[in-house]
Amino acid sequence: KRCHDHFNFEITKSAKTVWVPGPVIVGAGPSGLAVAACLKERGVPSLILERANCIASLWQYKTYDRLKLHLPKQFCELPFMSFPSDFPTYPTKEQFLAYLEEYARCFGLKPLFEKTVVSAEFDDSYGVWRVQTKGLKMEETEYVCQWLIVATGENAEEIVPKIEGLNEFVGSKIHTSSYKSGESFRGKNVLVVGCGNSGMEVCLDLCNYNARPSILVRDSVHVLPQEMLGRSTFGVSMWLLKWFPIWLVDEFLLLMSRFMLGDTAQLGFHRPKLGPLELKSMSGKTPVLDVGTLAKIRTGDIKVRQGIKRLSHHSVEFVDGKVENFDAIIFATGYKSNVPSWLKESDFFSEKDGYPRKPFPNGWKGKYGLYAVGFTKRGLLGTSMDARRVAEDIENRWKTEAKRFKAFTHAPVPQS
Ligand SMILES: Cc1cc2nc3c(=O)[nH]c(=O)nc-3n(C[C@H](O)[C@H](O)[C@H](O)COP(=O)(O)OP(=O)(O)OC[C@H]3O[C@@H](n4cnc5c(N)ncnc54)[C@H](O)[C@@H]3O)c2cc1C
Ligand SMILES: NC(=O)C1=CN([C@@H]2O[C@H](COP(=O)(O)OP(=O)(O)OC[C@H]3O[C@@H](n4cnc5c(N)ncnc54)[C@H](OP(=O)(O)O)[C@@H]3O)[C@@H](O)[C@H]2O)C=CC1
Ligand SMILES: O=C(O)C(=O)Cc1c[nH]c2ccccc12
Repeated sequence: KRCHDHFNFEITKSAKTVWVPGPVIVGAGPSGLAVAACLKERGVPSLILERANCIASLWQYKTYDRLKLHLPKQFCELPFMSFPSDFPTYPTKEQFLAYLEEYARCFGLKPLFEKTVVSAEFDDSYGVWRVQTKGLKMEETEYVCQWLIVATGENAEEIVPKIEGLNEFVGSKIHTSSYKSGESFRGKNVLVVGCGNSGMEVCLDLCNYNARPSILVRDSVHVLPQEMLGRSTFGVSMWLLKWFPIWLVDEFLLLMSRFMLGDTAQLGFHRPKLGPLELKSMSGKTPVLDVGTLAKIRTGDIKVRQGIKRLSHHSVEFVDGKVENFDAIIFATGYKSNVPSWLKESDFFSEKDGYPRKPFPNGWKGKYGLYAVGFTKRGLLGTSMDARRVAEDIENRWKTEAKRFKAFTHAPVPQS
């Protein structure tokens, strides 16, 4: 019960160094919370370090108002706690946050907030990880531990592409992580760059506030209906995968999508050669689950554009030579991991993209007590799988260590 009582951690505390008996977890998003809860269930105390001032900062601060889970709630729950039965199939962002708050409360998880991990390195000579943090007033602390769990997520930093003339464009430029609603875009011409789930949904939201959005599609993309046959497309896919090979399930999804959405290529969304599930599994590229955007494209409320050549003062020149005026550009160009910026290790984590090098389902365990949770490109379902595996693995080592410690402390003191 007192696993998260901070006094317990500070066994030896010099001015700036804190010895942590259990694992240190970096990040208090769903992944950090899930692994801390799994560890706690196994009697292993842990310490969560979080750069923001709250849990699940991605969901609290970097998501738009109308956001709901895209997958049904049973595919998004964390270990040991279901969503309340009175929550809808697709909980709202507020409901998801309430669930996470309750999760943290129930397992007594008390992360240390406003602690940005700026460096973590394995110290060979002592066999420990040295984790350096900076606080709000740049105060530095070093946490020393045997196990380091990286849970900083796939969405740690925004990606904004370098486009010729970007600095010349005088209209507002934001990333979807700062977009809340279409309220401030009423009556404006807005270019949304990127057609993942964020870009597609932001366009729909802009329409609902009487803005005039155009969406930029630079490549191929799979758009699927959110539901088919009265069930979620994701649920149907998971069920079919129990019996059929992935290519056959993909064929079924494409057939159903064609029937329900028509030929998306005619609207400007050409489909990739690989099927939606095979592509997701091989590259991590998530299919767009349509929540009404295609209908607005069909009516002409949302325009589709193909590639930007350059930006200037008020306008955008597209690759086909056309020039249009825009009041604002919203970058729906996704996110990246920030692990290479602070973790001094490149065996397990790739320096190139900040993901574990080993593909799913083996990317959760590195060497010397290093672990990863939430880098599976499989959303919250992947998070839960990682969290359970990591906790099981650490419990075994924790018990062995505890026995050694007990034997050591109970050994008779040699008499001289
Ligand atoms: C708009 C949006 C909607 C989504 N919807 C779904 C969905 O419906 N279903 C689904 O399964 N997935 C969804 N996802 C995927 C998303 O990745 C997961 O929902 C979930 O947030 C992942 O949790 P996480 O803890 O791994 O990462 P995050 O939620 O990003 O949490 C990581 C935490 O680490 C902290 N952190 C980062 N760097 C440091 C550092 N150096 N030091 C200290 N702390 C640090 C961050 O502040 C953050 O709080 C969505 C993603 C987005 C962007
Ligand atoms: N309700 C929900 O559940 C929601 C879930 N999400 C999830 O959040 C995560 C992040 O989604 P999202 O923010 O959409 O990011 P994504 O990474 O999924 O999509 C980014 C998009 O931007 C495009 N892009 C990137 N760079 C450029 C460029 N220079 N020019 C033009 N286009 C570019 C990409 O195209 P390309 O493919 O060619 O690289 C892609 O279409 C995903 O996992 C998504 O599923 C997001 C919103 C809602
Ligand atoms: O939102 C994400 O990125 C996810 O990984 C969850 C998800 C949304 N749609 C999907 C389709 C196939 C596999 C996972 C997802």
